[in-house]
Amino acid sequence: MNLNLALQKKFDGFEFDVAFHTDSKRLGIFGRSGSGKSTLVNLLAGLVSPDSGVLRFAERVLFDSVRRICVPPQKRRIAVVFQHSHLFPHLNVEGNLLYGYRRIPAMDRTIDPDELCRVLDISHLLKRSANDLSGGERQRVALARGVLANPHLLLMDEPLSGLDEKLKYQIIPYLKDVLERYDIPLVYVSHSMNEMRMLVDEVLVFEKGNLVSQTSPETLARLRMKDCPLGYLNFFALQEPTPRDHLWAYPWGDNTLVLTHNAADNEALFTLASKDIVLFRRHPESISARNLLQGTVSNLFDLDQRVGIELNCKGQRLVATIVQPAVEELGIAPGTEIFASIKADAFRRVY
Ligand SMILES: Nc1ncnc2c1ncn2[C@@H]1O[C@H](COP(=O)(O)OP(=O)(O)OP(=O)(O)O)[C@@H](O)[C@H]1O
Repeated sequence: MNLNLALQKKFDGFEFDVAFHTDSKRLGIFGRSGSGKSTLVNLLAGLVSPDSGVLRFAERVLFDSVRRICVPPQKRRIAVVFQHSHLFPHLNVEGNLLYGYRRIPAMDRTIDPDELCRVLDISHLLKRSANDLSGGERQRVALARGVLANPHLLLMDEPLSGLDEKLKYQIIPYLKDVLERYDIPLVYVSHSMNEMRMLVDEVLVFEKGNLVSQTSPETLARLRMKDCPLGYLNFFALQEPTPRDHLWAYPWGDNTLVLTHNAADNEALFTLASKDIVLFRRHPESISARNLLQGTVSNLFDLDQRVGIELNCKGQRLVATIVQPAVEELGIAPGTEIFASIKADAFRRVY
């Protein structure tokens, strides 16, 4: 997205001082409460004025304290979707969508509202009052409203955190479709590691108003495995299952995974906790688990009392966690051939 930022802003008791450059199409902002994530969003959107610094997006200077440049929010072509989207309560969904759309210059109205509504699956809601929407529908309408303005950048500040798990993950595929179809770069603020891994290709980690790390979501997930009781979550995007002994077999690269879930409709995303994988040094004779994958250990990483074991299963990556004594007993080291057993019901469908 070619974003260059070096900005300072002081509030009473809080100092924001951040500098970075990114070319990522989808950038995540991660950090504890009060670390400055929303401040960054507000500075990017022009809703808060920096005390000093420079902000350049796609070669365009949006702010430069020395040159006294400060492009107002409405001229930045940056859309924001917040956690609590304020739709106009007196208008129906269509009225909400078209309110902003009609106010942008005709030459910028390049996104077809009907097509967008189909992508976001809100066409059937157009005549519905904005007050009669579920949380997930409301956020999809808010997203559509932002996208209809044909923004050069979409900012999303905790857009899913008010929703229950099911709704939350229902929205993610829609969001991904929209970003890809209309080629819109994204800055995405969230506390959720899973959302980061599903949505962004680079993450900035904030602490007390400062940038402390600029890394990939995968690296961040590994660093934070220690704090997570489930360990690391393996993600599997699977489709086209075939029935097998009352279960469902999915291709996973050159491997096959057998699951209890039938996701015949579309590509589905499943997670598997690293602690739910059992490792064997030799081929076990008979086991109840429906999956036995053969792999080679590519990496080991320390997690206090546990060890993360990264396996290469015919080109696919799988991370298991076991305790240190098991590593020694099994003689696990990089290059060790290993068998990983997984129960068919250990996979959880995300969407
Ligand atoms: N307009 C403001 N006036 C005074 N202080 C502010 C203002 N905006 C933010 N702050 C302070 O700046 C700090 C960072 O706030 P910010 O909202 O950016 O954090 P955050 O990382 O988004 O937190 P959360 O995850 O809880 O939303 C907080 O201490 C907040 O109280």
